[in-house]
Amino acid sequence: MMADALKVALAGLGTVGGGVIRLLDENRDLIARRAGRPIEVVAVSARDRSKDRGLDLSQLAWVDDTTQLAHADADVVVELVGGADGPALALARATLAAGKGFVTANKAMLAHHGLELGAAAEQAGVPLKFEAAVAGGIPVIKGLREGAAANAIGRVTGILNGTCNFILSRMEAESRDFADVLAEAQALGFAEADPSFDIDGVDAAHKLSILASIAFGTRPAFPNVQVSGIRHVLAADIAEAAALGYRVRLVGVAEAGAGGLFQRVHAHLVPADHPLAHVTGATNAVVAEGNYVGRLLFQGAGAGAGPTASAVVADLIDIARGEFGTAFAMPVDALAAAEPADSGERRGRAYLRFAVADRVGVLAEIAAAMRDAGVSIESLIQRGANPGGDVLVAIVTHEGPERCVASALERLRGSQSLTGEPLWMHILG
Ligand SMILES: NC(=O)c1ccc[n+]([C@@H]2O[C@H](COP(=O)([O-])OP(=O)(O)OC[C@H]3O[C@@H](n4cnc5c(N)ncnc54)[C@H](O)[C@@H]3O)[C@@H](O)[C@H]2O)c1
Ligand SMILES: N[C@@H](CCO)C(=O)O
Ligand code: NA
Repeated sequence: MMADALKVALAGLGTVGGGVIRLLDENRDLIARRAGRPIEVVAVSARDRSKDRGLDLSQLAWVDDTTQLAHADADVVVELVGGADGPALALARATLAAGKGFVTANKAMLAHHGLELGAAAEQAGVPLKFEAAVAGGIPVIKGLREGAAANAIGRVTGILNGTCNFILSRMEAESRDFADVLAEAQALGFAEADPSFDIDGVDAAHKLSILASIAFGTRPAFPNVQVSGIRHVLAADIAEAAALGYRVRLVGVAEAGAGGLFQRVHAHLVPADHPLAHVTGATNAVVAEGNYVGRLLFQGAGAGAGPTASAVVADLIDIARGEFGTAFAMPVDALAAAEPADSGERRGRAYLRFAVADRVGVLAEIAAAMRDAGVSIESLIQRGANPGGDVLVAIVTHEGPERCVASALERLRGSQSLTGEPLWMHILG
């Protein structure tokens, strides 16, 4: 005879919440067999009760005050509302305090409050699970936390934001500029409630800080992630990168070293033969380098109703089976406090793009700034006047310390020759 159902209270009935209800309904029998017992949503909460979502909620208890879901007659609460604080955090705290398990896709909340919530879950002896929060449907938390648990991880790199990757791929395929493609990406339901979180790299940084904690056994340290996004990438940059044998991708990099933990989200030039170069559309991918397993590549849908629901329900199945451990792959007390590594001493190659006035001496001025800062130029391309009347100069540097590139850009700050902010993209090594 099958055991009693795992009873679930669900907050948020948007893209992901609706997907969870549909998945649990469609795959009900298979899930019950795999989990050893049925998984049933018994209560829900969202902002607007009367909204038609195409879901049959008639058998479910409706709770107006989302925080009160913590006290519904359920074993586990699933939070799919979003937001680092507000009702999501209040619900997380109330649920764990009530001694119930908590499943969430909310990377913003975990990046800011994951340690507190992890400690609360441990104290209560209940699960806190968040596979959907990082790289959507890809089982990368499970992969690193369980499959790669024996390894010291040296570096994790990943495409962690579907919206940005969709935009960059479209810009690449259709030679369109950023602003043209943005609205299309937003219409697909991947974008965060505040889309600047996607475009400016914040969402990817939330995810990277969670991933780094799992990979390196360190406390999540979102404030230590260096973050920039894709707002200033032009179709022309993508074309120059392609001519040089690279694709432009928003990449998160976390690396453990003697100087501490380095974490960055930044638009990178990725060599065309690197696995991340082949990731297009809203797909995500993570490359992790373990000292025994070698290079692991996780790839799949990083966003969207179906894939994200798949990850949420996988967490519920683990809970139904009684298979759950600590939230961050080790007890919160065992997580180390990683100092942020100084990026100035990191060595690498850079792509620098300048919009300049079309007049005598401009190239010499840029070259002099590079020379004086100790930056060695590998190649330089100048393209004729664009429709705005200025000229684009793209430079690829030889490998060198990042502080030299920063110093070169500082020397050019305020120059009358530049008609816009320079763009600096790192070249993934
Ligand atoms: N959409 C994706 O592809 C995706 C992928 C991974 C993770 N996530 C995360 O999943 C969560 C939900 O995302 P989504 O895309 O489904 O969002 P959504 O905007 O489609 O849905 C949010 C739901 O929460 C409800 N809600 C909003 N504010 C509320 C409040 N103050 N009180 C009660 N209910 C409230 C809304 O009514 C809605 O039902 C977010 O944390 C998001 O970052 C989304
Ligand atoms: N806004 C996120 C959703 C998935 O976390 C993205 O575009 O990747
Ligand atoms: Na995932």
